[in-house]
Amino acid sequence: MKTLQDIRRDLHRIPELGFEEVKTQSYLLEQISTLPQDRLTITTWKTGIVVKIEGTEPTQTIGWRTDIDGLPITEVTGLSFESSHPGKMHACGHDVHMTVALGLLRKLVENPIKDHAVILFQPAEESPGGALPMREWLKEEQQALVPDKIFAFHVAPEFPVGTVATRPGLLFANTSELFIDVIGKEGHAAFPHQAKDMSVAAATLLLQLQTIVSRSVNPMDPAVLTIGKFTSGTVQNIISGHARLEGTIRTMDAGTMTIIKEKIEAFCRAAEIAFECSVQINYGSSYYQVKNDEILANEFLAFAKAHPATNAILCDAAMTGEDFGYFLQEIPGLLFWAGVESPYGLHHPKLSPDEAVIDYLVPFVDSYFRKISS
Ligand SMILES: CC(=O)N[C@@H](CCC[C@H](N)C(=O)O)C(=O)O
Repeated sequence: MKTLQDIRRDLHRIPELGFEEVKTQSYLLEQISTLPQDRLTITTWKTGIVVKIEGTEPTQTIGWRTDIDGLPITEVTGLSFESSHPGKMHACGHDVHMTVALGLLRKLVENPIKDHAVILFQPAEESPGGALPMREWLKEEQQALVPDKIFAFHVAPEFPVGTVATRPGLLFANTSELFIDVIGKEGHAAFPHQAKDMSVAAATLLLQLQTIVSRSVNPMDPAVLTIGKFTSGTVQNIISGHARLEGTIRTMDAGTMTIIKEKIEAFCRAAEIAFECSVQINYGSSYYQVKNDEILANEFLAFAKAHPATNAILCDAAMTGEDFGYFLQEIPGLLFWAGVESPYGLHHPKLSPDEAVIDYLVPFVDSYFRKISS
């Protein structure tokens, strides 16, 4: 049987984007097949997997969810096991998340708990979002696999291994992707009056969008609008006829998302008039906020405080998004951060989580499952 470190490294080599996790799914299935199968039910959904471990005296089903997708980032860690998929990287720690889930599965198979457990290997957390359709599929077609409580963690580069952090209630923001195409008229660089320059239109629009949070949102209400990508034109001496802005909107209050979208639309209509162009907005996918169950989160923090070699922190909410929020919308549970100390943050091409988190977290989660299993 492979070590968990080897598994993490194998998974790190094969990052795949949302709903394309074909190699990842077959690697996970292979690992799951090496375990004794008598208590297991294995079900696949798209590129995801759900494994049920039958409990010894069940009164409920306890769920653990891991995401399985990577990001469209070129890795520059220089690690011996770096990504073998050009332009793709596990830069959000999902390779570590999957390995901890497999480690927990091994523990639950070796020594079953009283309750049933389900481990959800969920595709497409980064985009376009696998949690909502997976939740709906479970409800409609796999009632026996729907957990009564559900838990997940996310790697946290800012904390050392042994730190776990969470909070009761709101933990992560509501999100919406944002894609804006600005379409004008290409032309010769020397004749700007005959063209409709979309570099200038989109640059102006980008700066105007950056006034929305500061001027239209209550300063006591956290919100973020980030444009992460700006593309325009074809070559240095041709006026660009097409520019594209790609970004994301984050709000703690769902109503604030509506205010921001209305202002985006107003600025886009204004750009159409001022720059004589057409502006098309596409909001891509949106995620529901991550709201932890108050009682479970307090109990979890008390459990963590008493756990050996653990620094339990009551942390602040963050403007991160996580489609795990869709599970928590209907099932009580929580998400927590687990330290993986790295000088580089999430989504950075040099992110290299400390693998020691795996050997720390697997027994930690296993003993938490035993504690909450009736
Ligand atoms: C934990 C984390 O980093 N999650 C992502 C989720 C992205 C959601 C969506 N693609 C968006 O960009 O709005 C994050 O960026 O927070």
